[in-house]
Amino acid sequence: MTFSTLRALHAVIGAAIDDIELVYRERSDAQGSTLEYPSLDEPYYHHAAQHTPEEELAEELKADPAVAAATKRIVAACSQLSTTVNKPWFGLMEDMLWAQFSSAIRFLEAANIVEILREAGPNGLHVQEILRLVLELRTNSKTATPTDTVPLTPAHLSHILRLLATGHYLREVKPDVFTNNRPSSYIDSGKTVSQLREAPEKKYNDTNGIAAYVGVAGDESLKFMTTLVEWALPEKRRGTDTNFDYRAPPPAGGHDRSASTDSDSEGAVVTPRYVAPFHVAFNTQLNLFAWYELPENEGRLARFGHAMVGTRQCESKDEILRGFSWEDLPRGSVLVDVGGGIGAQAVVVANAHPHIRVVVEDRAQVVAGAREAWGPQYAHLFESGRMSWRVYDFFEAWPPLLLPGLGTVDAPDVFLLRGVLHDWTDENCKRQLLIGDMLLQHACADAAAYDTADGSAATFPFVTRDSPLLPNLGVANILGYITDLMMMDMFDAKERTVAEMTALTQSTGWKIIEVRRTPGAIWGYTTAVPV
Ligand SMILES: C[S@@+](CC[C@H](N)C(=O)[O-])C[C@H]1O[C@@H](n2cnc3c(N)ncnc32)[C@H](O)[C@@H]1O
Repeated sequence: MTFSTLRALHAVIGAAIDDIELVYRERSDAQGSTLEYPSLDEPYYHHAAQHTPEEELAEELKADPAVAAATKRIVAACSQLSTTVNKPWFGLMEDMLWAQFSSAIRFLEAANIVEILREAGPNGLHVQEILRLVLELRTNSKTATPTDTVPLTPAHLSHILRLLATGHYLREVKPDVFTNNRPSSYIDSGKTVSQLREAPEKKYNDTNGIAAYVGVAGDESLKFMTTLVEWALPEKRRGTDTNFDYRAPPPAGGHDRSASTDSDSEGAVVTPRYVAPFHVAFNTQLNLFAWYELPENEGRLARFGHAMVGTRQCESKDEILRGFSWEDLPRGSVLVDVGGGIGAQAVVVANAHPHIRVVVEDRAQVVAGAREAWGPQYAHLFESGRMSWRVYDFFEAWPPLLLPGLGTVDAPDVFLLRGVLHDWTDENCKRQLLIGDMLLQHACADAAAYDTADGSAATFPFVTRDSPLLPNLGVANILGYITDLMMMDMFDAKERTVAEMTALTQSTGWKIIEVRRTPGAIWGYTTAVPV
C-alpha cells in the first residue's frame, strides 16, 4: 500500500512536469525560440526592465492555467512524499523551528540585502562588504541605532545568509560570498541602494508590496503567531498581571471586546482574557487597526498598507478583473471598496474600467496617507476623480456619497469587501454586506463528491478519486489555512469554509449567486445579492 502510494505520488510529479513542459514546448514552437522553465539560480527582478522577451514569456507562462494547476500538484505531492519518508524528528523539528527561517527572511528584507546584491551583480558580494553596505544604508533611518552599537558582525551575517542559501533563498557562490537567486529576487523592492539611503521610509512606495508583506509577516505576525496557546488555554496567574496594560482604553465604538479578568473565590487569582493572540503578544486592548495608529507604529501602519498590494499575489494576475463582470456595469456605476486601505485592489479596477467611479473607504489615518502611498503611475485616476477616498467607519450606517458629476449616490452598484470579512467574527460581519475572501475547503471529501471530480480542479474535490493527493491539494493550498489561523491570532476571526460563508450570507439577508476562482485555488471572489 505505502509503496504504491509513494509510486503514485512520484507519478503525479512526473505527469505534472510533462504538463508544464508541454505548455512551454508549444509556446516555444509558436515563438520560434526555446523557452526554458525559469531556473532557481537565476534572479528575476520584477521591477527591472532588462529582461529578454523570452525571459518575460517564460515567467509569464508560470501563470498559465495548465502550468499553475500542475505546479499545485507538484507542491502537494512533494510535500506528502517528503512527510511520508522523512525521519520524524527532522520533519517535526524543522516544522517547529521554521520560525527561525522566517526570521532570517525578514532580516534579509529589513537589511535591504536583496537590493544590495542586485546591484553587486551575479558574482555576489563577500559578507564583509555586505555588512558595510547594510550599516551605511541605515544612516538616514529615523529609528536606527548608531552603527557602533549594532551587534551584527560578518560572521553573524554569513551564518544567517547560509541558512537562507540552504533553504534555497540566495546562493553561496563561494565561501562567504552570496548572490541573489530567484526566490530572493522576488523580495526586491526595485529601489536603488542610493534611493534606500536617501529615503528609507519610501522603500515600499510604488512597489508590488511583496517586500512590505515580508516585513509585516516577519515582524508583527511572527510575534503574535507564537502566543496561540497562551491565548487559547490561559494559565491562572497570581496577583496583578504585570504583563497586561489595563490602562489602554478599548477603542471607541466598542468593536473590540476589551480584555477582562476573573478572580477566584479569594479574589487573588487574575486570569486576563485577551481578545486574540495578538493582544497577548503586544500586551494591548486595542484592536490591530487602532494599534497600528499609535505614534510608535507609524512605519508599521504605512508598511501594512503597502503589504495589502502584496496580497494580490494570493490571486492569479489581476484576478479581481475576472472575479466580477465589471464590464456589464453601466457607465457612471459606483464601486465602493469598503475597508479598501490605500486602494490596492480598487486601483486595478479603476485603471481597467474608466466607466466606473471607485471610492475607497477606510479609517481616517489610513485615508490620510493613502494618496501619497502611490507614485505617479496612477495620478491620472486620482486627478480625474475616477478614484477617490473617504473616511468611513464600516460599523456605522452607510452615509450617501456626493460625487462630482454624479451628485448624491444613495447606494453604490457594488460594495467590495476584499480581505475584510476575514478580520471579523460572524457577529461583527452580520452588520454589513460581504463579498470576497479565501473560501476554505475541507481536508477530506465525501466519496460521492468525487463522482463529479474530473481532475480539472474546477469544483471540489480538486483531484480525482484515484489520486493520492488530499482533496484540497494539501500543502499546495496551505497558505490559506495558515492565513485562517492568522485571522484567529489577530482578531479571533477566520477565513471561512464554503459552508460558513453560505450560512453567514444567508443569515444577513444576502444570497451567494456566484463564486469565481482559479481551478484548484482556495482564493475566491464571491458575489452576493440581497435576498
Ligand atoms: C486586511 S485590510 C484589507 C485592505 C483592502 N481591502 C485590500 O484588500 O487591500 C483591512 C482594512 O480594513 C480597514 N478597517 C478596519 N476597521 C475599519 C473600520 N471600522 N472602518 C473602516 N475600515 C476599517 C483597515 O484599516 C484596513 O485597511
